[in-house]
Amino acid sequence: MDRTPTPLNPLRIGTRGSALALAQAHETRDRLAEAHGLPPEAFEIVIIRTTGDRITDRSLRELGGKGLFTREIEQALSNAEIDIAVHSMKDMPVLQPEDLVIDCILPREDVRDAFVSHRYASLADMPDGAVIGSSSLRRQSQVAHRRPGLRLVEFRGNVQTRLAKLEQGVADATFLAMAGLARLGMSAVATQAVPPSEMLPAVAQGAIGVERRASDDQIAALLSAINDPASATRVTAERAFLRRLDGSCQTPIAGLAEIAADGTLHLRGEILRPDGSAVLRGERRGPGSDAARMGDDLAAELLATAPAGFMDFLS
Ligand SMILES: NCc1[nH]cc(CCC(=O)O)c1CC(=O)O
Repeated sequence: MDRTPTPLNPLRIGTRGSALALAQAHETRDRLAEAHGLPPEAFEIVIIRTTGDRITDRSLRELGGKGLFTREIEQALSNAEIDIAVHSMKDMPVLQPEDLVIDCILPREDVRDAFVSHRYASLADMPDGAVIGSSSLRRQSQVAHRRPGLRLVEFRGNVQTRLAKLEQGVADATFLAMAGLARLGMSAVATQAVPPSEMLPAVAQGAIGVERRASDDQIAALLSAINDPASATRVTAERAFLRRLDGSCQTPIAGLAEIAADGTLHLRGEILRPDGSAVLRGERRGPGSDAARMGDDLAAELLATAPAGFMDFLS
């Protein structure tokens, strides 16, 4: 069966319904339309509500389990209710259903975290006792490590909700991904783009992945036209690091791979104690073809040097 998308037989793109998720789905659609000379009507955006979207009154940690924002979308993909699914790779569990693959990564956005505050210019500028709002265990641990005197409060919700809480004075500052702000046309909201040397981003932050059924060769061919190999290599190294640590986007783990001018892949990784009392850091350099092994090796090295009990938060 020919699966060239047409207005009468559109390619169904599954996504969450948040403004950011929709922006990512639209970007994917526009890149596919451009790459294959198709009209936008040859694509249909299908919004899928996930457990994480439904339950907003409890912290993500409390809800537990991985894939809170992806499970229902992957089920729809497995059941052929949609043809592809668009995800923030940061939110993707490291283990995937066997019948699905992600072998299409779009050109990566800004990987940095944004410091957002109406009162202070940066984390360093905040006086002891000031309040940071964040629901990310990674950001909480990194803040506690750098600035043990600050207070931390839970801050869940999408970008708009979190900015509203900041307006209401629930906290003096918060962190958001620069990538999310950029995709919403809201980069100006960032008070400071924090250099990765000060706050190493989450694994795969700023990367969009497009998932498909493993058996779907025609869709694989369509997607290969919009895959960005450099971004894919970087995400491969970072996710291999996370996979060996059995981490998720709700663990105090950070990782960033970059490609130097000479083509060398440079991977940095970091594991924190959830209370910020200690941090393990390491790095690896090598050819992009070794991306997965580099991530795995770096994780193994950090695990081997971790003091007894350091990784207890994983169990
Ligand atoms: N965990 C939620 C989430 N997943 C992806 C992004 C932003 C976009 C990205 O990092 O690709 C965000 C929001 C945030 O961290 O501020």
